Amino acid sequence: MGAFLYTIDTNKSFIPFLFLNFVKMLAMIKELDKDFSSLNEYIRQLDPSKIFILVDENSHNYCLPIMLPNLEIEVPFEVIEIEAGEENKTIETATQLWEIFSEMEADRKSLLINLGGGVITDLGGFVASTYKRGFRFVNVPTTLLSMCDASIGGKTGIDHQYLKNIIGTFALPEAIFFYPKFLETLKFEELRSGFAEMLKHGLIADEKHWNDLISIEKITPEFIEPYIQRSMEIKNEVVSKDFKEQNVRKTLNFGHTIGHAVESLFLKNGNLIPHGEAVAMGMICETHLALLCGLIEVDVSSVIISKIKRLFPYIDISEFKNAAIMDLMFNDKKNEDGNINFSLINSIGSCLFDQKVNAEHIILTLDFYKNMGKI
Ligand SMILES: NC(=O)c1ccc[n+]([C@@H]2O[C@H](COP(=O)([O-])OP(=O)(O)OC[C@H]3O[C@@H](n4cnc5c(N)ncnc54)[C@H](O)[C@@H]3O)[C@@H](O)[C@H]2O)c1
Ligand SMILES: O=C(O)C(=O)C[C@@H](O)[C@H](O)[C@H](O)COP(=O)(O)O
Ligand SMILES: [Zn+2]
Repeated sequence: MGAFLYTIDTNKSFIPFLFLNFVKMLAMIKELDKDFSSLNEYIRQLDPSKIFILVDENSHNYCLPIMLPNLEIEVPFEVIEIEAGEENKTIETATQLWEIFSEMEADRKSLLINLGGGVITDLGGFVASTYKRGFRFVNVPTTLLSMCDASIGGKTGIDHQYLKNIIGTFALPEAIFFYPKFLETLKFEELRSGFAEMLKHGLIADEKHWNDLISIEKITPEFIEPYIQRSMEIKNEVVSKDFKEQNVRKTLNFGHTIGHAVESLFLKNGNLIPHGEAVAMGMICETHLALLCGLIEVDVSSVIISKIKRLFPYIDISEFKNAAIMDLMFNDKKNEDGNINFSLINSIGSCLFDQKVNAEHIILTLDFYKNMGKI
Protein backbone atom coordinates (compact mmCIF):
# COMPACT_ATOMS: atom_id res chain seq x y z
CA MET A 1 0.00 0.00 0.00
CA GLY A 2 1.36 3.41 -0.90
CA ALA A 3 1.98 5.91 1.86
CA PHE A 4 -0.07 8.93 0.93
CA LEU A 5 -0.91 11.91 3.00
CA TYR A 6 -3.91 13.91 1.85
CA THR A 7 -5.19 17.16 3.22
CA ILE A 8 -8.41 19.03 3.04
CA ASP A 9 -7.73 22.60 4.00
CA THR A 10 -11.16 23.33 5.41
CA ASN A 11 -10.33 26.71 6.78
CA LYS A 12 -9.24 28.24 3.50
CA SER A 13 -11.70 26.24 1.45
CA PHE A 14 -14.71 26.90 3.58
CA ILE A 15 -15.06 30.53 2.60
CA PRO A 16 -15.85 29.72 -1.07
CA PHE A 17 -18.58 27.40 0.17
CA LEU A 18 -20.37 30.32 1.72
CA PHE A 19 -20.86 31.43 -1.85
CA LEU A 20 -21.94 27.89 -2.78
CA ASN A 21 -18.79 27.15 -4.73
CA PHE A 22 -18.13 23.69 -3.36
CA VAL A 23 -16.34 22.62 -6.53
CA LYS A 24 -13.48 24.87 -5.49
CA MET A 25 -13.49 23.26 -2.07
CA LEU A 26 -13.00 19.81 -3.57
CA ALA A 27 -9.90 20.98 -5.39
CA MET A 28 -8.34 21.41 -1.96
CA ILE A 29 -8.04 17.63 -1.47
CA LYS A 30 -4.48 16.92 -2.46
CA GLU A 31 -1.88 14.25 -2.13
CA LEU A 32 1.03 15.15 0.06
CA ASP A 33 4.44 13.85 0.83
CA LYS A 34 4.85 10.93 3.22
CA ASP A 35 7.39 12.69 5.43
CA PHE A 36 4.71 14.93 6.96
CA SER A 37 6.41 17.98 5.49
CA SER A 38 3.03 19.46 4.61
CA LEU A 39 1.88 19.14 8.21
CA ASN A 40 5.09 20.81 9.34
CA GLU A 41 4.65 23.56 6.79
CA TYR A 42 1.03 24.02 7.85
CA ILE A 43 1.93 24.22 11.53
CA ARG A 44 4.62 26.79 10.74
CA GLN A 45 2.03 28.94 8.95
CA LEU A 46 -0.37 28.69 11.89
CA ASP A 47 2.42 29.88 14.18
CA PRO A 48 0.94 28.42 17.40
CA SER A 49 2.06 29.46 20.87
CA LYS A 50 1.87 25.88 22.13
CA ILE A 51 0.87 22.50 20.70
CA PHE A 52 -1.15 19.72 22.30
CA ILE A 53 -1.36 16.30 20.66
CA LEU A 54 -4.42 14.31 21.74
CA VAL A 55 -4.17 10.53 21.40
CA ASP A 56 -5.78 7.44 22.85
CA GLU A 57 -3.73 4.45 23.95
CA ASN A 58 -3.83 2.86 20.47
CA SER A 59 -3.07 5.93 18.40
CA HIS A 60 -0.32 6.57 20.96
CA ASN A 61 1.19 3.13 20.39
CA TYR A 62 0.69 2.78 16.65
CA CYS A 63 0.52 6.25 15.13
CA LEU A 64 2.45 8.68 17.32
CA PRO A 65 5.74 6.81 16.69
CA ILE A 66 5.18 7.37 12.96
CA MET A 67 4.21 11.02 13.26
CA LEU A 68 6.41 12.32 16.05
CA PRO A 69 9.87 11.70 14.53
CA ASN A 70 8.72 13.60 11.44
CA LEU A 71 7.32 16.61 13.29
CA GLU A 72 9.48 19.70 13.32
CA ILE A 73 7.97 21.62 16.19
CA GLU A 74 9.78 24.65 17.53
CA VAL A 75 7.25 25.54 20.24
CA PRO A 76 6.48 23.68 23.48
CA PHE A 77 4.27 20.65 22.98
CA GLU A 78 2.48 18.13 25.19
CA VAL A 79 1.09 14.71 24.34
CA ILE A 80 -2.20 14.03 26.12
CA GLU A 81 -3.41 10.44 26.22
CA ILE A 82 -6.91 9.25 27.07
CA GLU A 83 -8.25 5.72 27.38
CA ALA A 84 -9.55 4.29 24.11
CA GLY A 85 -13.25 3.71 23.49
CA GLU A 86 -16.61 5.36 23.02
CA GLU A 87 -17.30 5.11 26.77
CA ASN A 88 -14.67 7.84 27.21
CA LYS A 89 -16.32 10.34 24.86
CA THR A 90 -17.87 11.97 27.90
CA ILE A 91 -18.11 15.19 29.86
CA GLU A 92 -15.75 13.67 32.47
CA THR A 93 -12.97 13.26 29.90
CA ALA A 94 -13.74 16.68 28.44
CA THR A 95 -13.45 18.21 31.92
CA GLN A 96 -10.08 16.54 32.46
CA LEU A 97 -8.88 17.91 29.14
CA TRP A 98 -10.09 21.45 29.92
CA GLU A 99 -8.24 21.20 33.26
CA ILE A 100 -5.05 20.08 31.50
CA PHE A 101 -5.38 23.01 29.08
CA SER A 102 -5.71 25.29 32.09
CA GLU A 103 -2.67 23.80 33.91
CA MET A 104 -0.61 23.99 30.72
CA GLU A 105 -1.72 27.55 30.04
CA ALA A 106 -3.38 26.95 26.71
CA ASP A 107 -4.33 30.19 25.01
CA ARG A 108 -6.21 31.27 21.91
CA LYS A 109 -3.04 30.83 19.86
CA SER A 110 -2.63 27.20 20.94
CA LEU A 111 -3.10 24.32 18.52
CA LEU A 112 -4.56 20.89 19.25
CA ILE A 113 -3.60 18.02 16.94
CA ASN A 114 -6.22 15.27 17.18
CA LEU A 115 -4.39 12.06 16.29
CA GLY A 116 -6.85 9.19 16.44
CA GLY A 117 -10.19 7.76 15.45
CA GLY A 118 -13.61 9.40 15.57
CA VAL A 119 -13.66 9.45 19.36
CA ILE A 120 -10.49 11.57 19.39
CA THR A 121 -11.57 13.90 16.57
CA ASP A 122 -15.09 14.38 18.04
CA LEU A 123 -13.84 14.90 21.60
CA GLY A 124 -10.73 16.89 20.68
CA GLY A 125 -12.71 19.14 18.37
CA PHE A 126 -15.25 19.69 21.13
CA VAL A 127 -12.79 20.63 23.88
CA ALA A 128 -10.72 22.84 21.57
CA SER A 129 -13.77 24.62 20.20
CA THR A 130 -15.08 25.41 23.68
CA TYR A 131 -11.97 26.14 25.78
CA LYS A 132 -11.59 29.93 26.06
CA ARG A 133 -14.42 29.98 23.47
CA GLY A 134 -12.27 28.11 21.04
CA PHE A 135 -8.75 27.57 19.92
CA ARG A 136 -7.52 25.96 16.72
CA PHE A 137 -7.34 22.25 16.00
CA VAL A 138 -6.12 20.00 13.22
CA ASN A 139 -7.40 16.46 12.61
CA VAL A 140 -5.05 13.60 11.78
CA PRO A 141 -7.48 10.66 11.50
CA THR A 142 -6.07 7.20 12.13
CA THR A 143 -9.11 4.96 11.53
CA LEU A 144 -10.95 4.38 8.27
CA LEU A 145 -14.09 5.78 9.85
CA SER A 146 -12.43 9.00 10.93
CA MET A 147 -10.64 9.41 7.58
CA CYS A 148 -13.79 9.02 5.51
CA ASP A 149 -16.29 10.58 7.84
CA ALA A 150 -15.65 11.79 11.41
CA SER A 151 -12.67 14.08 10.77
CA ILE A 152 -14.51 15.93 7.98
CA GLY A 153 -17.38 18.35 8.35
CA GLY A 154 -16.91 19.96 11.73
CA LYS A 155 -19.39 18.01 13.89
CA THR A 156 -17.71 17.72 17.29
CA GLY A 157 -19.17 16.38 20.49
CA ILE A 158 -19.56 14.03 23.39
CA ASP A 159 -22.17 11.50 24.49
CA HIS A 160 -24.21 12.27 27.60
CA GLN A 161 -26.67 10.07 29.49
CA TYR A 162 -25.87 7.50 26.80
CA LEU A 163 -27.25 9.77 24.09
CA LYS A 164 -24.92 9.93 21.13
CA ASN A 165 -23.21 13.28 20.44
CA ILE A 166 -25.97 15.05 22.34
CA ILE A 167 -23.66 17.89 23.41
CA GLY A 168 -21.39 19.42 20.82
CA THR A 169 -20.48 22.17 18.43
CA PHE A 170 -20.15 22.76 14.73
CA ALA A 171 -16.49 23.74 14.52
CA LEU A 172 -14.17 23.18 11.59
CA PRO A 173 -10.62 21.93 12.00
CA GLU A 174 -7.97 24.15 10.46
CA ALA A 175 -7.00 21.22 8.25
CA ILE A 176 -7.31 17.45 7.94
CA PHE A 177 -4.26 15.32 7.13
CA PHE A 178 -4.86 11.80 5.83
CA TYR A 179 -2.21 9.14 6.04
CA PRO A 180 -3.70 5.77 4.91
CA LYS A 181 -0.67 3.85 6.18
CA PHE A 182 -2.18 4.24 9.67
CA LEU A 183 -4.85 1.72 8.61
CA GLU A 184 -2.32 -1.12 8.59
CA THR A 185 -2.53 -1.58 12.38
CA LEU A 186 -6.30 -1.26 12.61
CA LYS A 187 -8.31 -4.31 13.74
CA PHE A 188 -10.52 -5.84 11.08
CA GLU A 189 -13.70 -4.96 13.05
CA GLU A 190 -12.68 -1.29 13.09
CA LEU A 191 -11.88 -1.29 9.39
CA ARG A 192 -15.25 -2.86 8.66
CA SER A 193 -16.91 -0.24 10.87
CA GLY A 194 -15.47 2.54 8.69
CA PHE A 195 -16.51 0.61 5.59
CA ALA A 196 -20.16 0.95 6.72
CA GLU A 197 -19.94 4.76 6.51
CA MET A 198 -18.36 4.43 3.05
CA LEU A 199 -21.27 2.25 1.91
CA LYS A 200 -23.59 4.91 3.32
CA HIS A 201 -21.89 7.50 1.11
CA GLY A 202 -22.57 5.32 -1.94
CA LEU A 203 -26.18 4.68 -0.98
CA ILE A 204 -27.05 8.32 -0.40
CA ALA A 205 -25.06 9.96 -3.17
CA ASP A 206 -23.24 7.78 -5.69
CA GLU A 207 -24.45 4.45 -7.10
CA LYS A 208 -21.06 3.78 -8.72
CA HIS A 209 -19.30 4.20 -5.38
CA TRP A 210 -21.72 1.68 -3.83
CA ASN A 211 -21.16 -0.77 -6.70
CA ASP A 212 -17.38 -0.36 -6.45
CA LEU A 213 -17.44 -0.98 -2.71
CA ILE A 214 -19.68 -4.03 -2.74
CA SER A 215 -17.48 -5.53 -5.46
CA ILE A 216 -14.21 -5.43 -3.54
CA GLU A 217 -12.71 -8.84 -2.89
CA LYS A 218 -12.18 -8.36 0.82
CA ILE A 219 -12.18 -5.63 3.44
CA THR A 220 -8.48 -4.86 3.75
CA PRO A 221 -6.64 -1.53 3.61
CA GLU A 222 -5.23 -2.53 0.24
CA PHE A 223 -8.63 -3.14 -1.38
CA ILE A 224 -10.33 -0.17 0.29
CA GLU A 225 -7.67 2.48 -0.26
CA PRO A 226 -8.62 3.29 -3.89
CA TYR A 227 -12.10 4.33 -2.70
CA ILE A 228 -11.22 6.40 0.36
CA GLN A 229 -10.86 9.61 -1.55
CA ARG A 230 -14.31 9.28 -3.17
CA SER A 231 -15.92 8.86 0.25
CA MET A 232 -14.05 11.89 1.55
CA GLU A 233 -15.28 13.89 -1.44
CA ILE A 234 -18.91 12.87 -0.95
CA LYS A 235 -18.81 13.83 2.72
CA ASN A 236 -17.08 17.10 1.91
CA GLU A 237 -19.51 17.93 -0.93
CA VAL A 238 -22.59 17.38 1.20
CA VAL A 239 -21.23 19.36 4.16
CA SER A 240 -20.21 22.14 1.77
CA LYS A 241 -23.83 22.62 0.80
CA ASP A 242 -25.26 22.61 4.31
CA PHE A 243 -22.74 22.99 7.15
CA LYS A 244 -25.26 23.36 9.99
CA GLU A 245 -27.50 20.47 8.89
CA GLN A 246 -30.56 22.47 7.92
CA ASN A 247 -31.31 20.34 4.88
CA VAL A 248 -29.17 18.07 2.67
CA ARG A 249 -26.58 17.27 5.39
CA LYS A 250 -29.32 15.23 7.03
CA THR A 251 -28.77 12.60 4.32
CA LEU A 252 -25.38 11.80 5.91
CA ASN A 253 -27.45 10.57 8.84
CA PHE A 254 -29.04 7.74 6.83
CA GLY A 255 -28.99 4.64 9.04
CA HIS A 256 -28.33 6.70 12.15
CA THR A 257 -31.86 7.33 13.47
CA ILE A 258 -32.26 3.65 14.35
CA GLY A 259 -28.48 2.98 14.46
CA HIS A 260 -27.78 5.61 17.12
CA ALA A 261 -30.74 4.47 19.25
CA VAL A 262 -29.41 0.91 19.27
CA GLU A 263 -25.81 2.09 19.81
CA SER A 264 -27.04 4.06 22.86
CA LEU A 265 -28.71 0.99 24.35
CA PHE A 266 -25.50 -1.03 24.02
CA LEU A 267 -23.50 1.88 25.45
CA LYS A 268 -25.86 1.87 28.43
CA ASN A 269 -25.62 -1.86 29.09
CA GLY A 270 -21.84 -1.75 28.74
CA ASN A 271 -21.78 -4.10 25.76
CA LEU A 272 -20.47 -1.61 23.21
CA ILE A 273 -20.63 -2.16 19.46
CA PRO A 274 -18.55 -0.25 16.87
CA HIS A 275 -20.37 2.80 15.50
CA GLY A 276 -20.22 1.45 11.93
CA GLU A 277 -21.88 -1.82 12.94
CA ALA A 278 -24.76 0.16 14.45
CA VAL A 279 -24.95 2.20 11.23
CA ALA A 280 -24.95 -0.97 9.09
CA MET A 281 -27.80 -2.35 11.19
CA GLY A 282 -29.55 1.04 10.94
CA MET A 283 -29.14 1.07 7.16
CA ILE A 284 -30.77 -2.38 6.87
CA CYS A 285 -33.69 -1.15 8.98
CA GLU A 286 -34.05 2.19 7.27
CA THR A 287 -33.88 0.54 3.83
CA HIS A 288 -36.76 -1.69 4.89
CA LEU A 289 -38.56 1.40 6.17
CA ALA A 290 -38.07 3.09 2.79
CA LEU A 291 -39.71 0.02 1.22
CA LEU A 292 -42.66 0.21 3.63
CA CYS A 293 -43.01 3.91 2.82
CA GLY A 294 -43.16 3.12 -0.89
CA LEU A 295 -39.94 5.00 -1.67
CA ILE A 296 -38.12 2.02 -3.18
CA GLU A 297 -39.11 -1.24 -4.84
CA VAL A 298 -38.61 -4.62 -3.20
CA ASP A 299 -35.84 -5.65 -5.62
CA VAL A 300 -33.79 -2.58 -4.61
CA SER A 301 -34.29 -3.09 -0.87
CA SER A 302 -33.48 -6.81 -1.18
CA VAL A 303 -30.17 -6.13 -2.92
CA ILE A 304 -29.10 -3.53 -0.35
CA ILE A 305 -30.14 -5.59 2.64
CA SER A 306 -28.53 -8.80 1.40
CA LYS A 307 -25.23 -7.05 0.62
CA ILE A 308 -25.03 -5.37 4.04
CA LYS A 309 -26.09 -8.60 5.76
CA ARG A 310 -23.28 -10.48 4.03
CA LEU A 311 -20.64 -7.98 5.14
CA PHE A 312 -21.65 -7.20 8.74
CA PRO A 313 -22.46 -9.26 11.80
CA TYR A 314 -26.08 -9.54 12.88
CA ILE A 315 -26.70 -7.34 15.92
CA ASP A 316 -28.91 -9.13 18.41
CA ILE A 317 -31.39 -6.52 19.65
CA SER A 318 -33.93 -9.02 20.98
CA GLU A 319 -33.28 -7.85 24.56
CA PHE A 320 -34.42 -4.31 23.67
CA LYS A 321 -38.13 -3.49 23.61
CA ASN A 322 -39.30 -1.65 20.50
CA ALA A 323 -40.67 1.10 22.75
CA ALA A 324 -37.23 1.62 24.32
CA ILE A 325 -35.61 1.92 20.88
CA MET A 326 -38.29 4.35 19.74
CA ASP A 327 -37.97 6.47 22.90
CA LEU A 328 -34.32 7.04 22.06
CA MET A 329 -35.20 8.02 18.50
CA PHE A 330 -37.14 10.94 19.94
CA ASN A 331 -33.74 12.41 20.94
CA ASP A 332 -32.49 12.40 17.35
CA LYS A 333 -31.05 15.77 16.36
CA LYS A 334 -32.91 15.79 13.03
CA ASN A 335 -36.28 15.84 14.77
CA GLU A 336 -38.57 18.86 14.73
CA ASP A 337 -41.81 19.64 16.56
CA GLY A 338 -41.76 16.28 18.32
CA ASN A 339 -41.69 14.32 15.05
CA ILE A 340 -39.00 11.79 14.18
CA ASN A 341 -37.46 12.87 10.88
CA PHE A 342 -35.85 10.06 8.90
CA SER A 343 -33.40 10.29 6.03
CA LEU A 344 -34.48 7.57 3.60
CA ILE A 345 -33.06 6.50 0.27
CA ASN A 346 -35.39 6.62 -2.75
CA SER A 347 -32.92 4.77 -5.01
CA ILE A 348 -29.30 3.67 -4.75
CA GLY A 349 -27.37 6.93 -4.81
CA SER A 350 -30.20 9.22 -3.77
CA CYS A 351 -31.62 10.11 -0.36
CA LEU A 352 -34.57 12.15 0.91
CA PHE A 353 -34.58 13.92 4.27
CA ASP A 354 -37.27 15.07 6.71
CA GLN A 355 -39.32 11.95 6.06
CA LYS A 356 -42.12 11.56 8.59
CA VAL A 357 -42.99 7.94 9.09
CA ASN A 358 -45.94 6.37 10.78
CA ALA A 359 -45.12 4.65 14.09
CA GLU A 360 -46.56 1.34 12.92
CA HIS A 361 -43.98 1.19 10.12
CA ILE A 362 -41.16 1.79 12.59
CA ILE A 363 -42.39 -1.08 14.78
CA LEU A 364 -42.77 -3.35 11.73
CA THR A 365 -39.21 -2.47 10.75
CA LEU A 366 -37.77 -3.31 14.17
CA ASP A 367 -39.69 -6.61 14.14
CA PHE A 368 -38.39 -7.30 10.63
CA TYR A 369 -34.81 -6.90 11.89
CA LYS A 370 -35.45 -8.96 15.02
CA ASN A 371 -36.92 -11.74 12.87
CA MET A 372 -33.87 -11.69 10.60
CA GLY A 373 -31.92 -13.03 13.57
CA LYS A 374 -34.19 -16.07 13.82
CA ILE A 375 -33.47 -17.27 10.29
N1 LIG B 1 -18.18 13.91 13.68
C1 LIG B 1 -18.61 13.13 12.72
O1 LIG B 1 -19.00 13.58 11.64
C2 LIG B 1 -18.62 11.65 12.94
C3 LIG B 1 -18.86 10.81 11.86
C4 LIG B 1 -18.87 9.43 12.07
C5 LIG B 1 -18.63 8.93 13.34
N2 LIG B 1 -18.38 9.79 14.37
C6 LIG B 1 -18.05 9.27 15.70
O2 LIG B 1 -16.78 8.62 15.58
C7 LIG B 1 -16.69 7.60 16.58
C8 LIG B 1 -16.25 6.29 15.95
O3 LIG B 1 -14.99 6.50 15.36
P1 LIG B 1 -13.96 5.29 15.23
O4 LIG B 1 -14.63 4.14 14.63
O5 LIG B 1 -12.76 5.84 14.60
O6 LIG B 1 -13.75 4.90 16.76
P2 LIG B 1 -12.50 5.05 17.76
O7 LIG B 1 -11.96 6.40 17.74
O8 LIG B 1 -13.00 4.50 19.05
O9 LIG B 1 -11.42 4.07 17.13
C9 LIG B 1 -11.70 2.69 17.05
C10 LIG B 1 -10.58 1.87 17.75
O10 LIG B 1 -9.42 1.91 16.93
C11 LIG B 1 -8.28 2.28 17.71
N3 LIG B 1 -7.33 2.90 16.80
C12 LIG B 1 -7.35 4.15 16.29
N4 LIG B 1 -6.39 4.27 15.35
C13 LIG B 1 -5.76 3.10 15.27
C14 LIG B 1 -4.72 2.61 14.45
N5 LIG B 1 -4.18 3.32 13.47
N6 LIG B 1 -4.29 1.32 14.66
C15 LIG B 1 -4.86 0.55 15.61
N7 LIG B 1 -5.89 0.95 16.38
C16 LIG B 1 -6.33 2.22 16.20
C17 LIG B 1 -8.86 3.17 18.78
O11 LIG B 1 -8.01 3.25 19.89
C18 LIG B 1 -10.16 2.43 19.09
O12 LIG B 1 -9.90 1.36 19.97
C19 LIG B 1 -18.05 7.51 17.23
O13 LIG B 1 -18.02 8.20 18.44
C20 LIG B 1 -18.96 8.21 16.24
O14 LIG B 1 -20.09 8.75 16.87
C21 LIG B 1 -18.38 11.12 14.19
O1 LIG C 1 -21.55 14.49 9.41
C1 LIG C 1 -22.75 14.21 9.52
O2 LIG C 1 -23.63 15.07 9.39
C2 LIG C 1 -23.19 12.84 9.82
O3 LIG C 1 -24.35 12.61 10.08
C3 LIG C 1 -22.14 11.76 9.80
C4 LIG C 1 -22.45 10.60 10.71
O4 LIG C 1 -21.78 9.47 10.16
C5 LIG C 1 -21.90 10.76 12.12
O5 LIG C 1 -22.10 9.58 12.86
C6 LIG C 1 -22.39 11.96 12.90
O6 LIG C 1 -21.64 12.13 14.08
C7 LIG C 1 -23.81 11.82 13.34
O7 LIG C 1 -24.21 13.06 13.75
P1 LIG C 1 -25.40 13.31 14.78
O8 LIG C 1 -25.73 14.74 14.56
O9 LIG C 1 -26.52 12.38 14.44
O10 LIG C 1 -24.87 13.04 16.12
ZN1 LIG D 1 -21.84 7.84 11.59
